[in-house]
Amino acid sequence: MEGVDHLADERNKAEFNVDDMKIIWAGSRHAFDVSNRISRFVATDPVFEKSNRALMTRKELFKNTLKKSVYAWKIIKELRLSDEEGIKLRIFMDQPGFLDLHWGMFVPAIKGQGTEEQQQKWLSLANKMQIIGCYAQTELGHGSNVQGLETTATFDPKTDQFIMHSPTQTSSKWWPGGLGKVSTHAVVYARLITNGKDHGVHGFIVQLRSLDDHSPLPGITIGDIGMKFGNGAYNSMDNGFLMFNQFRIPRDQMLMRLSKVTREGKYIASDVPRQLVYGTMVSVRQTIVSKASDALARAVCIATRYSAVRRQFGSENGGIETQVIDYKTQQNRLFPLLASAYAFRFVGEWLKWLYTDVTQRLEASDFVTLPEAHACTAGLKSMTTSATSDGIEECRKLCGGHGYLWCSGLPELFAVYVPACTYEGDNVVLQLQVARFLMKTVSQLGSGKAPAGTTAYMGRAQHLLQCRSGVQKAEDWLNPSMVLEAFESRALRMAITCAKNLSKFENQEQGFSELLADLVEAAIAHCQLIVVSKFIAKIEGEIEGKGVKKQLKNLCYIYALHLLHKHLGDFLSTNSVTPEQASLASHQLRSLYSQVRPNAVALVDAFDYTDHYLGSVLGRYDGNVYPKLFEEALKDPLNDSVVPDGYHEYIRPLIKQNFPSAKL
Ligand SMILES: CCCCCCCC/C=C\CCCCCCCCCCCC(=O)SCCNC(=O)CCNC(=O)[C@H](O)C(C)(C)COP(=O)(O)OP(=O)(O)OC[C@H]1O[C@@H](n2cnc3c(N)ncnc32)[C@H](O)[C@@H]1OP(=O)(O)O
Ligand SMILES: Cc1cc2nc3c(=O)[nH]c(=O)nc-3n(C[C@H](O)[C@H](O)[C@H](O)COP(=O)(O)OP(=O)(O)OC[C@H]3O[C@@H](n4cnc5c(N)ncnc54)[C@H](O)[C@@H]3O)c2cc1C
Repeated sequence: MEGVDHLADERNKAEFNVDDMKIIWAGSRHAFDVSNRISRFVATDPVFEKSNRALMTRKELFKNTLKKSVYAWKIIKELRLSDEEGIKLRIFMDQPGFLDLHWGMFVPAIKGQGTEEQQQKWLSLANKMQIIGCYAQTELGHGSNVQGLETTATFDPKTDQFIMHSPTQTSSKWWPGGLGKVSTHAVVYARLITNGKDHGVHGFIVQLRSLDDHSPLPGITIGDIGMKFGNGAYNSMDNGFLMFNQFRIPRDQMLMRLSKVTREGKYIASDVPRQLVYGTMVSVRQTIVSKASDALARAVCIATRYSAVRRQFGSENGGIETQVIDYKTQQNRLFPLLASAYAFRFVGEWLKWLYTDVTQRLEASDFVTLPEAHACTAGLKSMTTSATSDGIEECRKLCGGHGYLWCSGLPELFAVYVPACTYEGDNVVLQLQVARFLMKTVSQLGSGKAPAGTTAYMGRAQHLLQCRSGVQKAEDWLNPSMVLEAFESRALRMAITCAKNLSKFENQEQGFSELLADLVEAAIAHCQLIVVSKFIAKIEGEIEGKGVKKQLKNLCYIYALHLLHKHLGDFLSTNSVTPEQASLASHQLRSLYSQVRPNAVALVDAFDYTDHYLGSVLGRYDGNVYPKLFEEALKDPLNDSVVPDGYHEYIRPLIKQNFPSAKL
C-alpha cells in the first residue's frame, strides 16, 4: 500500500530518540544538517537518477558519469557549496568517477609534495578544474611494491628537462582512475635518474592530453583498461593505462618539496623521511576507514528493514508468520554487522583526529608519530574494508533470494565496494606493515623507550602476559576493563609469540617470510583492539539524547563479544580467556541481541539514508517491498514484449523439432 509505513510498529518499539542518534552518527549537529540537506537535494534532482544504470552500455554509463560529475561541479560553483558540502554531494551522487581521483589524490599529492611555487601554479588550475588530474602510480607489473616501479624520469641537463619513459611493457601505468579517458594531467610516480644514478621513486606532474582537443600529447599512449567486476558498478570509472616514449617535461614539474634536482642535475635529498612520498596514500587510507562505515551501514540498513518485513514459518492456525529478524540465527549474523557499522564510524572519527595531529606535527618537522600513523591508517583500512566487503555479502544472504536481485541494491554495492580491499594497498600487504611496526615495538620493550599511543598497552607487558581474565559471570562481559584486558592480552601475546618465533631465525627477513600468516593474524588482533578500545572510549564519554548511550553500549559489547566468539581460537590458545568464560560471552551476546531487537529498525533509521541513496527495493523506508518488487520486474526490458525476441528463431523450432539437420 502506497503511503503506509509498513515498519511503523517497529519504529514505535524503539527505546531511544532516533533524532538524537542521528546526530551521534553524523558526528555533530552541523554535520547532520549538511548531510541531511545535500542527500535530499540529490534525491530529488532528476540528473542524479541512478536506477537505470545497470542496463546502460559501458559507453552510456561513462557519458552519464561525465554528465553527473560536471553537473555536480556546476552546482558546487553556482550554489557556492563548501568543501564539506561538495564532498557530501559526491557521496550521495553515488557514482565513482574522475572527480574522486582529481580531488581525492591529484590535488592532495600536489599539496603534500609540491613546493609553494608549484602549489600556486598547479592548484590554481586544479581548484578551478581547468585541468583534470589523476594519480598514476601503479604499473602493469607492480602495484604493492612501490619501490619496484619501472617508469623512469631521467634528467637531461642539456635541456633542463626530465625524460619520462616506459622501458618495458610491465612498466606501463595500469589502473589509475580517471586516466583512461578524462584526465588532462597526472601525478606520475617514476624512478628519478640523474647523472646515471637511480634515486628511487618520486612524483612528477605530467600533462597527458591537449587542452584544446583532448588528444594524447606526442610520446604518450593512453587508454582504458577495460570492463571490471559487475554491471554498472565501478565501470563508471575510466581506469587507464599509460606508456611514455621519451616524453619530455620541464624540470620544475618534479614535485620538489621533499627532495630537489638543481639546474646542474644535482640531487638534493632533504632530511625528512623518504616515506613522505607515500603521504597521499596515507591520507586516502584514513578517508577509506570512514567510508567503510557508510558502505556497511547501507547494507545493514537494507538487511535490517527487509528482515523486519520478511516473514517465514511459525504460523499457528493460519495466523501471522514469524518476522525473520526474530530468528536468533538472523540476529547472530545481522546485529554484529550493525554494531560494526557503528564501531567503524567511531574509529574513523578517531583516525581523522590522529591524521590531523600527525599532519600538524609534520608541518613542524616532528616525525615521531609518523610510524604509528602509517600503521594505524594501513591496518584500519585493511581491517575495516575486509569486514565491510564480507559484511555486504552477508547482508545479501540475509535477504535470501531477493538479495540477489539487482534492485535489492546489494549486488552493485558489493561490486563497487569490494575493490577497496585492493586499492590504496592490498589488505594483506598493509597488515604486514602493521606487523613490522609491532615487531619493532616488541623489540624495543625493556629498552627504556615506553610504547605510546595505540601500543601503550605493550608497556604493561609484564601484567598482560601473566594476568588471567577475572570474568566469572555473563554480566562481567559488560565491564569495559575486563573486555579491554582480554583483547589486550590476546594482541600482546600473539605479537610476542611472533617475535619469539622470529628470533629463532638467523636471518630476520627470512624469518618474517616464513611467519607471514601468523604476523597478519597478530596485526589483525592489534587492529581489532584499537577498534574495540575506541568504541569503549566513545561510550565512556559524554553522550546526549534519550536512551542513546544505552543503545551504543549494547552495540559496543556486541561488537567486542562477537569478535571474541569469531576469533575464539586466538583467545583460547593465548589463554586470554578460558572455555567457560567464552561460553559466558556467548550467553551475554544472546542477551544483548534481545535488547537490540526492538531497536534494530530505529538504529538503522539513524543513518538517515534516503531511498535514493540506498537504491534498494528491500531497504525502502516504508517497507512496502512486494508491490515494488513487481514494479521493478515489469520495468525489465525482457518484459517489453510478451513473446521474446528469438522466439521464432530458436524456441519455436525447438518445440516443433523442425530445425535444419546438423552436419558433423
Ligand atoms: C569540492 C569537492 C567536489 C567533489 C569532491 C569529490 C571528493 C572525493 C573525495 C574524497 C574521495 C577519497 C576516497 C577516494 C576513493 C578511492 C578511490 C580509489 C583510489 C585508489 C587509488 C590507489 O590505489 S593509488 C595506489 C595505491 N598503492 C598502494 O597503496 C601501494 C601499497 N604499497 C605501499 O604503500 C608500499 O610499497 C609499502 C608500504 C607496502 C612498502 O613500502 P617500502 O618498500 O618503501 O617500505 P618498506 O616495507 O621497506 O618499509 C620501510 C619503512 O617505511 C615505513 N613506511 C612504509 N610506508 C610508509 C608510509 N606510508 N608512511 C610512513 N612510513 C612508511 C615502513 O613502516 C618501514 O618502517 P621501518 O621503521 O623502517 O620498519
Ligand atoms: C578499482 C581500482 C582502482 C585503482 N585505482 C588506482 C589509482 O587511481 N592509481 C593507482 O596508482 N593505482 C590504482 N589501483 C591499483 C591498486 O593500488 C593496486 O592494485 C594495489 O595497490 C594492489 O597492488 P597489485 O595489484 O600489484 O597487487 P599484488 O601485489 O600483485 O597482489 C597480488 C597478491 O599477492 C599478495 N602479495 C603481494 N605482495 C605480498 C607480500 N609482500 N607478502 C605477501 N603477499 C603479498 C597480495 O596479498 C595479493 O593476494 C587501483 C586498483 C583497483 C582495483
